[in-house]
Amino acid sequence: MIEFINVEKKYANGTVALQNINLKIEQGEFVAVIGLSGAGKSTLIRCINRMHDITGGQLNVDNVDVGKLRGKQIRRFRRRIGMIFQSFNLVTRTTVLKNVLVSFVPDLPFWRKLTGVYNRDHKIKALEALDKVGILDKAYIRVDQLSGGQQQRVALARTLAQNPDIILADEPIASLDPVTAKMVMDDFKRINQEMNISVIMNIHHVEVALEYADRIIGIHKGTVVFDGESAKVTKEILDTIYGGQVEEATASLEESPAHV
Ligand SMILES: Nc1ncnc2c1ncn2[C@@H]1O[C@H](COP(=O)(O)OP(=O)(O)OP(=O)(O)O)[C@@H](O)[C@H]1O
Repeated sequence: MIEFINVEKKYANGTVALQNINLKIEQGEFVAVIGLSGAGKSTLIRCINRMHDITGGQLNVDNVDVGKLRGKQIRRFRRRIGMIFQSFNLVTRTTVLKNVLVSFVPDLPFWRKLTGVYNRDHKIKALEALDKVGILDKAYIRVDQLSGGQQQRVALARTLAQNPDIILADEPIASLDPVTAKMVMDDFKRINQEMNISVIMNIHHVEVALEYADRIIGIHKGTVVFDGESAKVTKEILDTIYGGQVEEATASLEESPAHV
């Protein structure tokens, strides 16, 4: 379980990005975090794996006080939390399989890291992860020959190979066209349901969030203004989350750039 207790995040320049955040997210939930640009969505997600340090309150993940972790403990803790970015973060000039194998690097002895020699077990696990997101046939193809949607699936496979309990996704479909975005969202949903991996996703596409997530957390100016089932989100609630600019938020659905 992820638990925010009165969490505050103030950046070094004085910006208070989050305040009075109190949330409990159970294992296996699919949560979408929505809100205007600058509301604090990325900050909220990135505090969970300590990409950002909180400046007040307490954040627990499975009863571990994340703020108290140091050095090696942080690295070990992060192994359980996958992270997916809008920009895929892949090494594009090498194969899909090698990109997934990278997820095993922290487990390898030093000489193996240097030589990049992975054992049979690692390869099987990597291929299984590619199979789970439907791109096993692309294993030996260079990443720069894949479409945006396929690249995001490679990123997802790399995260899965890490065997995470939680996947944090920061705008994972922002650079994909609507059809490809749907395929990637279907992957997230399947992974969430079949593997009971918690998914916490920061997303600009309101309708996609409502369709796929079980729970919506609405952030406005650094505070939670809605937290509840997707099915209970009304136009009035969206108005509160988006400060009356909900049409602009939903209009962005039609504006997704074609990428594939
Ligand atoms: N490294 C930083 N230093 C200072 N201020 C920051 C930093 N990162 C974010 N902020 C500020 O914190 C607030 C929340 O930013 P955040 O990126 O979490 O919002 P967001 O809801 O994810 O926005 P977007 O949808 O545009 O990505 C904003 O006012 C932003 O300018």
